[in-house]
Amino acid sequence: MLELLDITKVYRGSKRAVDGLTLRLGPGLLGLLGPNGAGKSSLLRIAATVTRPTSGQVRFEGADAVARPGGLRRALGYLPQDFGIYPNLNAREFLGYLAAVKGLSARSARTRIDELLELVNLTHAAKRPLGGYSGGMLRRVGIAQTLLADPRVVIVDEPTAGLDPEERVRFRNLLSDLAADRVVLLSTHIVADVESVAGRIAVVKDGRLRFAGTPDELLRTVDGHVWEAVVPPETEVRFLTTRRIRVPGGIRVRMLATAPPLPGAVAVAPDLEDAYLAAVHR
Ligand SMILES: Nc1ncnc2c1ncn2[C@@H]1O[C@H](COP(=O)(O)OP(=O)(O)OP(=O)(O)O)[C@@H](O)[C@H]1O
Repeated sequence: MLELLDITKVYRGSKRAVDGLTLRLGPGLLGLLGPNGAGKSSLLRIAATVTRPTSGQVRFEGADAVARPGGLRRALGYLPQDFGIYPNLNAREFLGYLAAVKGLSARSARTRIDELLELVNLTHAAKRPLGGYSGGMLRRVGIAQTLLADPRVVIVDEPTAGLDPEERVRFRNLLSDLAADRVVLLSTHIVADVESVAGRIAVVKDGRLRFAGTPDELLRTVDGHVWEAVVPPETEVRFLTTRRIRVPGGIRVRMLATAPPLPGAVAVAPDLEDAYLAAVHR
């Protein structure tokens, strides 16, 4: 439905932010995971038709969305990382303004805005100016605006930044519901954000795709390669360490290695964090 084909983005005077990346998205949630600077935001801006790729194609329902972005834009709800607001407007006014820009009639906008404020748990604060909102509340306004026109494609860039743990869970559930019959593309550097909700995961680093597949397939890439051992605190571990926990008698380190990395190391079941770190550092 939405295809990103061999996308490259080179900013003026800089390296390749995105380097020959291909992703095909159908209904469901694709979690785009990568460290800071991996090129996630650049790719999402291209998918949202805000930036043109240096080369490569964006196709939506078979049509060229770089040359003719209208079809994709009408179907799209996009939450950029640097989502801006008008501090003097309250949530209802702000969403009303955006709904008018999107061409919604005043009456359907009113109903939709009520539903969305409820959905993102802001009904109680709807009449307060946005300038007085917390970061998490603003994020929720951002999420509400992506859903104004009932989009078929939802693209959200690090949407859980600034949300507290309860809001994160709520938001994960919301996206998971939306993904039942929509294309949802979510970028994050937090594995837990996509762990239970993504049908597919793509890992990017230095603008390149390191992995694409289901969470189970990602897990299987490190099957039998995760080890734990308790070592004295000053021990230098030369293997990729995915966790260090202080325990009585030293530090329990969790390591990635194809064979037992230290005497006494025991093989443990991998989790998605191990598999993600392996994909990034491979
Ligand atoms: N407008 C721009 N002009 C020049 N370089 C840019 C621009 N936007 C991004 N970059 C560079 O491109 C690379 C990828 O950045 P991008 O923001 O796409 O990564 P990211 O994975 O979203 O990282 P983060 O999570 O930190 O936002 C970085 O080296 C960044 O400095």
